[in-house]
Amino acid sequence: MAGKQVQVRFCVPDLQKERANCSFNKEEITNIFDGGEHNTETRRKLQNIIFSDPNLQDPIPPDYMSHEQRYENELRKAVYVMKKFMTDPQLQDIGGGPEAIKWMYNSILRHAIHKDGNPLMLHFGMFLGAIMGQMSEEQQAEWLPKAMSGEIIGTYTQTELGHGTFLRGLETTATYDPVTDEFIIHSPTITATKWWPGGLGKTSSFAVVMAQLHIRGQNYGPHPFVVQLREHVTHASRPGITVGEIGPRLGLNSNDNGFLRFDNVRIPRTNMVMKHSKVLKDGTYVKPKSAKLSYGVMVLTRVGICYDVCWQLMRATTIATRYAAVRHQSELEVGEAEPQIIEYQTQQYKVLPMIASVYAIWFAADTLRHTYMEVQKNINKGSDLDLLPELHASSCALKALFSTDVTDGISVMRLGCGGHGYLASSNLPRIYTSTTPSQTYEGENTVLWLQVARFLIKSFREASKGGRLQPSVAYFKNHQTQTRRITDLSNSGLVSGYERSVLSMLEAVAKQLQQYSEEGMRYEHAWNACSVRLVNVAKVHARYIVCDQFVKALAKYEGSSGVRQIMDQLCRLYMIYSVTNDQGILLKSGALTPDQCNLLEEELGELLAALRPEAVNLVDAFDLHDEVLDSTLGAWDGDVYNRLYNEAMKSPLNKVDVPDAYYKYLQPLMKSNL
Ligand SMILES: CCCCCCCC/C=C\CCCCCCCCCCCCCC(=O)SCCNC(=O)CCNC(=O)[C@H](O)C(C)(C)COP(=O)(O)OP(=O)(O)OC[C@H]1O[C@@H](n2cnc3c(N)ncnc32)[C@H](O)[C@@H]1OP(=O)(O)O
Ligand SMILES: Cc1cc2nc3c(=O)[nH]c(=O)nc-3n(C[C@H](O)[C@H](O)[C@H](O)COP(=O)(O)OP(=O)(O)OC[C@H]3O[C@@H](n4cnc5c(N)ncnc54)[C@H](O)[C@@H]3O)c2cc1C
Repeated sequence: MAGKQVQVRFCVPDLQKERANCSFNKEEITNIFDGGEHNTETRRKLQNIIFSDPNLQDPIPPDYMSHEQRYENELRKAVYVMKKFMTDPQLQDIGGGPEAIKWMYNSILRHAIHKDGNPLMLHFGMFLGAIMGQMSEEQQAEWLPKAMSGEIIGTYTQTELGHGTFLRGLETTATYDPVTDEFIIHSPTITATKWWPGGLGKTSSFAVVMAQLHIRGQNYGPHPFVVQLREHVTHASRPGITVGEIGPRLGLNSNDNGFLRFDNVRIPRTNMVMKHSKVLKDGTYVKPKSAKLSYGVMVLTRVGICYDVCWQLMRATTIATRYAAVRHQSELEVGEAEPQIIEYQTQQYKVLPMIASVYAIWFAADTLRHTYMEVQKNINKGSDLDLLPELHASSCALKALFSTDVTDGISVMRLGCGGHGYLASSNLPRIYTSTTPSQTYEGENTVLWLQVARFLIKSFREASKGGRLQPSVAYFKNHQTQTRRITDLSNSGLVSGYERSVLSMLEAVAKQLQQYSEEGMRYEHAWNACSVRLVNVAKVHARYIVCDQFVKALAKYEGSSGVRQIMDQLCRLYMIYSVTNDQGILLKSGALTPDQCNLLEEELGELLAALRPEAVNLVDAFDLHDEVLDSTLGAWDGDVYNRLYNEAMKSPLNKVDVPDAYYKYLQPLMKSNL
């Protein structure tokens, strides 16, 4: 390789062996997840700059910091990165590239620098998202430069003590006063207290506040308003504002999630966020094209969460797979050397389907992102909003499916690392606690499934009338007259099996809804009485979308045959893993027979064996820097035992041989027993 320096990196012999024979071009896969070769190069340059900067190191492991120290340490790094990004010429040159770079940059910061939450996360995610997506052009001109420069820091405050899911039940009011041309923002009850928003407790000086819009005694429903919470320079909370932090959580404890109350706080009328709805000076309300457009920031964040959890799964699978290749335990044959635990089929069944899931999630998230962008383009052009229900249903479905799959997957990865997976230094506990809240925030998953079901039932009825169908349910048309049984077990056959099962489930639940209605039950109660079945069908439809898009993404893939082949195997594994997990459903709907299920289970075993030698190379291809993994078990070199030992040495309890607590408590007890 003339002119190119090949860097030789140390890794343990087990990993050397795994890496010696790779059947595909790893770099090509890395490029898929970065969105192209150029992006990979840029990400690596960014990583080199960020990870070699001493200002971004933690003075001690955050696990040994107090609550206040963690917050301060994270805020210090977040502000440093923000300034560095704006001023460092090196970063200016690299940054601002294609979208994918911003995504990767997000992931570097979110996963490597801000290990347990970032007080500026909501500023960059939802506050800026609200400015860019929900404000008129004049408003953007006023607010965007201030927010981008850090002159103001904001968050998104919607959830209240009393209501998170049911937005129409929010109690905070924004009452228009035409005399002063102002809104009065007020929390009338304790349950109206805003509760949860990230960065609200101590960091944000402004917030987008969702409040019920009242004009001349009429309630126009929840709308967003920008409210100043803290004074410039002193940062003291402003008159009429009570704000603070809500206390320790399961995870993400460096982010100051907060509470907020308003006592008749006046803001200018022009602080209403007015891209879609407006209030004129005389109090006239100008309706938006759709009342749901004010929920747009949530939709955007749901798309973001699909990618976010995918990165979390990449991290967890990398850690568990490398560990499975260096860990030796038990015997396959009596008296033989202990094998790598990845030789056990059950261990392969833990890691390989999760590696395949990373691809499945990525391709489906990408399609969702494109739908989002198309809808956004239409909104900006002022054209129709035909695709809005599709976007809402798909973003709810995929956010709910992926946040659940990934949370469960991370848990399996932790179990796959045995006891060491329970250690903080494996990083699996923190990856888990950073991921599991995604099942709750941005729409609690059960509630989102019910939104998907609502869309499915409507579409099912539309299909039976021969009406127009949105793209994700276009398949409803095909199956009105088809039998349920599939005859071929190819990928497209299995996708069709899912389609048929969804339709069979919908048919049954629609019948039950109808029957309850005929018996005199009100529709809402009939809906509630069928809601377990409704959630189930929504889940199967979501799985159908993901399988279908995995197959379609591969059909379009134009890379090398080696990568194509490995991705085909991963796609097949994902399909069979999904179908065998859902076999009760597919059998019940008549899409599959028991014999077909047996054939698929046999093929599953063969696929695990075929993919086993590629496992380490597959996770290497995610190209996650050791700083991003932050794990004793998952580092590139596989030097697990030295790393575990060295991390244990950092425990403050190990600073002295005998701790003070011994003299205070144990010694008196032990002496008295002498
Ligand atoms: C350019 C590239 C784009 C890429 C995108 C990337 C963006 C990156 C952005 C951010 C980066 C983030 C990176 C990820 C980081 C992850 C960390 C995140 C940090 C944590 C953030 C957490 C923040 C929060 O939690 S904020 C609070 C969120 N709260 C909720 O989600 C509340 C959930 N509740 C609801 O959504 C609703 O209340 C509801 C939908 C459950 C019910 O609403 P409703 O009562 O008003 O409605 P109905 O049930 O009566 O239905 C009426 C009708 O409306 C339709 N509908 C409802 N919602 C929508 C919608 N959003 N859009 C369109 N249509 C909607 C519904 O389907 C019904 O329709 P019908 O036709 O059937 O009548
Ligand atoms: C880490 C974290 C960060 C957050 N950040 C923010 C933020 O920045 N800004 C913000 O505004 N909010 C934020 N939230 C709040 C979050 O959006 C809400 O917690 C979430 O929307 C769920 O609402 P809830 O807590 O009221 O749950 P609830 O709605 O009370 O849910 C409780 C249970 O009731 C069930 N339930 C509720 N309604 C229905 C229904 N219609 N049908 C069937 N079952 C139902 C749910 O399924 C669930 O099992 C955050 C939350 C967390 C955990």
